[in-house]
Amino acid sequence: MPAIETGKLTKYYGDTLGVEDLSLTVESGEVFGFLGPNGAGKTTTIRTLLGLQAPTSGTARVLGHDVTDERELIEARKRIGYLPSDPGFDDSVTGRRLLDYYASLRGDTRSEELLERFTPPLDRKVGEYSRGNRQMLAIVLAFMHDPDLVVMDEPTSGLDPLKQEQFLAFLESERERGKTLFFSSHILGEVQKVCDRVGIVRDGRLVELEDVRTLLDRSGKVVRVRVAGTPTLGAFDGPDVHDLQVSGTAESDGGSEDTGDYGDHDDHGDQDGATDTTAFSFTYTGGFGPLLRRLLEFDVQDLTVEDAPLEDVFMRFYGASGDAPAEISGDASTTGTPADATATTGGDRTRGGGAADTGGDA
Ligand SMILES: Nc1ncnc2c1ncn2[C@@H]1O[C@H](COP(=O)(O)OP(=O)(O)OP(=O)(O)O)[C@@H](O)[C@H]1O
Repeated sequence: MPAIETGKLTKYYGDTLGVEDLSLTVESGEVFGFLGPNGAGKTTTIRTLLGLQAPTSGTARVLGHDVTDERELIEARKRIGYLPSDPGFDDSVTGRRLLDYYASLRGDTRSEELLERFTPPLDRKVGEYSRGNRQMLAIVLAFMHDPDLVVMDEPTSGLDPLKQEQFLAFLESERERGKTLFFSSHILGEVQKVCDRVGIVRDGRLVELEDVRTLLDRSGKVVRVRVAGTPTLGAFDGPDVHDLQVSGTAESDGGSEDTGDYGDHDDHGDQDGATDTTAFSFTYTGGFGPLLRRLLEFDVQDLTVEDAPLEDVFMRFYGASGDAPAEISGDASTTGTPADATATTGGDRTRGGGAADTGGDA
């Protein structure tokens, strides 16, 4: 039985679209990341899934229970934890009072252990809490009854980087315990780290549903290579090469001098033992064989090949340049390669600047 199953789930607030025709299944034991820009419909989906607001149309079942059926919902909630984006606590009571209250409602099998990891000042009034302490208290409250499914709305917001890391490590350990975790996020690094699959919403619609590994494969590899000599850009250009850039020339000692049959070559090696080298970077979306054959044509001094940042994929879905969702969807589902999508981004974004561009990496 899936942990979460929605069918054409739609929620309008009057005339305002919250989310429309959202159909997705999250399997039991899965860690699912739910991503999208501001106002995309993430909170709407989460609140509807938890029965906190009624859908306009469509269906939603959580742990097998229909969320529009009050009695079923009561059953489901015993096994669900919820971490809201902005926990609306009664500010006049202490953290400990809240803890006791939640324990009386749903039970408490592990708050002690959780409080060793997450350390809100329990004896102070919640109204005096910092944002991070509020979030830590909310984490403890969401997990203390050891639910099978935990739904979290931007759970790391407000946490400092160290606590974010601890929280992500905690999610990993929860996954190992077989829990199902569904969380919304803007932070691509954390999604890449802990999620099995991601759904991306935009303008109230699901525009992508994919496992993280496939997304990374589709986004290609970033190749950074330094070769002896000064070949031109054309030396690396090709249909599977995107965002090709010369990222610098330098002199190095004792490189091979025998590199002179390609590109513009300006070899000082014979005179002073140093050889000009040129560094190129590009995103590569073809097979490894052709790449290796191409590289063998050069005297390679240094080489790194790594996954392209997820940021690049997400920028396409987030549509910073106003791409139409349908077009994006078509790219993704019909070609299964990043080639055409990367081509649409052109060469105007510098590799390595992606994380800073999106503010995405924690
Ligand atoms: N209670 C509400 N009344 C009216 N419109 C709402 C309400 N809640 C959300 N919306 C609208 O629904 C759309 C989706 O909002 P939602 O809060 O679900 O987005 P989100 O993806 O969670 O955004 P963020 O990342 O900023 O939290 C937005 O246009 C928002 O203005």
